[in-house]
Amino acid sequence: MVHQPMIAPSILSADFARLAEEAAAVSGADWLHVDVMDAHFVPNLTIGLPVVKSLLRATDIPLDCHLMIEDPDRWAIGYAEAGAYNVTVHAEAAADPVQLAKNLRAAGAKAGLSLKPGTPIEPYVDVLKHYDTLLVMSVEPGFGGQKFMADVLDKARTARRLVDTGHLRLVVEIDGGINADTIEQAAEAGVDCFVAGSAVYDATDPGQAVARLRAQAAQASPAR
Ligand SMILES: O=C(CO)[C@@H](O)[C@H](O)COP(=O)(O)O
Repeated sequence: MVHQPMIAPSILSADFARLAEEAAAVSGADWLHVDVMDAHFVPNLTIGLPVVKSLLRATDIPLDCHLMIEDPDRWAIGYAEAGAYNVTVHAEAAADPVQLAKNLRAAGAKAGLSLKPGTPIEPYVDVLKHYDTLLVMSVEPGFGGQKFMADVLDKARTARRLVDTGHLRLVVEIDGGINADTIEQAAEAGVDCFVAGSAVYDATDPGQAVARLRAQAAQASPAR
């Protein structure tokens, strides 16, 4: 079967003063990736729940909220209750990731767990049974426009194998440095969903960039 890859443009590279228009420019995207940063878990500060609530009114694209924050056990639930489609927390920050996933699902969201480049997947396999999405970071979280770290592809391959053998039921997502030069390697490793910030929003036509990235990933994805 031909695999249909998903593309999630990251609004971190969009014009924050025109977020509704920037969302409309990628209306063919599968998810809109929203990077919430608190200047503690990562050395950058972006947006929070009020902006997410406004975006939810401005677009029909499902919001994929990536919380790069401390104490997600306390704050993530608000994003789920507001109507975000997928709420991703960091394994390195969550105190009780299993309970957190249960709370997110109970509030109606998909639950996502993210791993920084240096965080292995193996200690989290049992935890991931409670999650819907695994976000493999292919840059150190905090900023857009960084260089893709190909080393993390082993983690994506491990996740793919665990899904294909029925041990996990997860969307395997990758984030950081995804562009026309890197998306094929990630697709070959078995990634389902590709976050792309600068490759989409620095393009003259962001909608076309989404379509091109999706076509490239589809070509490179193993049949499954
Ligand atoms: O979470 C992050 C960065 O921490 C990402 O979502 C970036 O926004 C991706 O940007 P590009 O690397 O695609 O430019």
